[in-house]
Amino acid sequence: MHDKTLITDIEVKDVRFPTSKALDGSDAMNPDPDYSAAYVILKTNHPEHIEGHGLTFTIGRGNELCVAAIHSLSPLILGKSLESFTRDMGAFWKMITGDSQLRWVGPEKGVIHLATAALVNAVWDLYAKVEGKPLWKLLADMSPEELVSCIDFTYITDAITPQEALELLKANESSKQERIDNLLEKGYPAYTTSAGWLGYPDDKMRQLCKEAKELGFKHMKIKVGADLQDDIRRATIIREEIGDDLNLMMDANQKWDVDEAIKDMESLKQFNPLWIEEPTSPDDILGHAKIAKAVAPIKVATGEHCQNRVIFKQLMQAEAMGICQIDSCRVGGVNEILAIMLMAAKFEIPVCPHAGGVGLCEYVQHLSMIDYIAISATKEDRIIEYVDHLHEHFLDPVVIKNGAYMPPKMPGYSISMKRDSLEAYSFPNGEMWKDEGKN
Ligand SMILES: C[C@H](O)[C@@H](O)[C@@H](O)[C@H](O)C(=O)O
Ligand SMILES: [Mg+2]
Repeated sequence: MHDKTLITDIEVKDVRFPTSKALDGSDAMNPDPDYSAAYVILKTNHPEHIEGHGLTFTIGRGNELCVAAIHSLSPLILGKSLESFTRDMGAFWKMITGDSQLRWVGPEKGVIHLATAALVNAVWDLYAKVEGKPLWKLLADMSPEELVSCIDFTYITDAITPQEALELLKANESSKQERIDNLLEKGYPAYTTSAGWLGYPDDKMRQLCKEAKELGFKHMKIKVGADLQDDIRRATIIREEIGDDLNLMMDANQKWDVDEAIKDMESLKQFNPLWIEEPTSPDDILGHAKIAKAVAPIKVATGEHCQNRVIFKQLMQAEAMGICQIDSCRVGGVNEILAIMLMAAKFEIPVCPHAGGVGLCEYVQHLSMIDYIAISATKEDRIIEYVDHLHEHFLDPVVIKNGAYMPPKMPGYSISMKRDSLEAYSFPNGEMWKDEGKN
């Protein structure tokens, strides 16, 4: 038995995929994203050469800032043992977000928090691999007390106390196995964004809608917000393809001012969208509340750019968020996500993770699964985003069956990329970039 897994080295890579060439991932605010990852490998002295992998997602330029921030945080982890962290995961998270000098360039937001997520997620990946379990199972096997001890409740006790969190988890404890069995059999429902990227021509959109329907998806999301007449035209096409029975969601990617969002949604409500996502600035809590009131019963969805648990808390308290879109690496990794999902359960707000990026589908499936097993204990009105890009670069890519994510089986957080891909897409000197001159 190996009792001390020392983190002996930390490798950081700038990995970028040229998705902007085909306008994959394009939206009203981000017309030319190159899906990218600031990627971390924690090397260890484990006899089986187990490594912890983690990434944070960006859309190209600026990925180097996350890489630099990961280097700045690395001394907090290097040379320490995994067990010194897993003994008290809450204390570990407080330590990594609490370095006073680095905290100044946050706190708990922006580049430093994206970098925190990459490292924190890499530690969780390592933990799960050493335990020989997929992350969702590692979390599912924790007692309510152990799960609560992973969370830093600082700044959120006015919304949920550790005691309340414990009671909530305890209420679900005895029925956990039923939900695990249900997941193994049926998976967790997914929706697809892959047909609705803003830059796709109409015929491609129609074709992708047909394919998505055949694959069993019941929900599709389109991008809106650049031009109202164009939004109406594209929504008409999608409704022609998917009919009235399937669900449609809309994503404005922060394009509108508050009153503009309300006005444009007056015209778009004829398409019966389930939700409008990121209608305005992710920081505008009162603006979201005003929009939510005006567009009801259409829900307001947000979270992919929500910087930390404090903003999530306020969005929930202000009734500004109808759908909680956690992002696995925008906030500080698994620990903070657990805090947000517990608040969402208390406020009875469905968690529907954001996954439009590289690696995000691989990550968030674990989070929705633990939400279902231990936290909200329901799949009702909940659905995980799916985008059909870049899965071939992962060692344990997502498996979708009948429009549902099937639980990962391999140990870890499913985020390890293939070595060849890491090398080929390294920016700017990997094989796929070196001829481009620059991004
Ligand atoms: C630039 C990206 O593809 C975004 O458009 C994407 O993350 C999106 O907001 C989503 O909800 O998937
Ligand atoms: Mg979005």
